[in-house]
Amino acid sequence: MKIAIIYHSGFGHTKMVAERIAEGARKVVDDVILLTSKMAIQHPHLLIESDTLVFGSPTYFGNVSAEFKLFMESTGSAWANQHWKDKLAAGFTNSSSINGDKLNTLTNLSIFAAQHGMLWIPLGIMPQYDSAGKQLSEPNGMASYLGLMTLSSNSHEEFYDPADLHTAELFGQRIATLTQQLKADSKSNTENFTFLTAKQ
Ligand SMILES: Cc1cc2nc3c(=O)[nH]c(=O)nc-3n(C[C@H](O)[C@H](O)[C@H](O)COP(=O)(O)O)c2cc1C
Repeated sequence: MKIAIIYHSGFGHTKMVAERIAEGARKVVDDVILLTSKMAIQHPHLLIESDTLVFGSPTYFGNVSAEFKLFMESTGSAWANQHWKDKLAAGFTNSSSINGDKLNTLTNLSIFAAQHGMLWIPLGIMPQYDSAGKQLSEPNGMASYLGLMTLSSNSHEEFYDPADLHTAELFGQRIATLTQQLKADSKSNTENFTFLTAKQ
């Protein structure tokens, strides 16, 4: 079972998020690899070998960064051959404005996964509220649903709310748990099919 996290990070923040997602995923699955988008272009077989691909880009001008887009557009052959079909996919983005049009980046990542025939894992972590109805900062303080959003400083290597990194870890754990479940289900489906065909 293998999970690949592919990211670009101009100033290091998205990389920190990628590392925390990996930390969470490794609680469930041993083989979790981190690849910059440049490395992913150079080693496409690592993506074909993986069961789950997690895509991460900073939000630059309301979209994925140019460097991440370069990776996306390098995957024409994987798309034409449907190499990633029915793999699991998930996405995350970091930026320095509370909103900053992060949703558009996640939307683009999910469309990218859909064009590859992949199955998209949404964040799946409910935002929490205190007894007065005020939203708490953890988990999912950004109240995102399609994927993980984090909020970092623009210039310093820090997050306005370090709890975002805990949410990243939870997301990694969820992605790995679902990867494990899907693999177990496909194994038992294959076994059932073999049993049925053997009986005929
Ligand atoms: C070219 C450029 C465009 C940016 N556009 C946005 C934006 O649309 N929304 C936003 O919230 N932040 C924007 N930012 C700020 C970045 O999201 C922020 O610097 C973030 O920390 C980048 O993550 P990274 O350290 O992984 O590169 C932009 C930064 C750059 C360099």
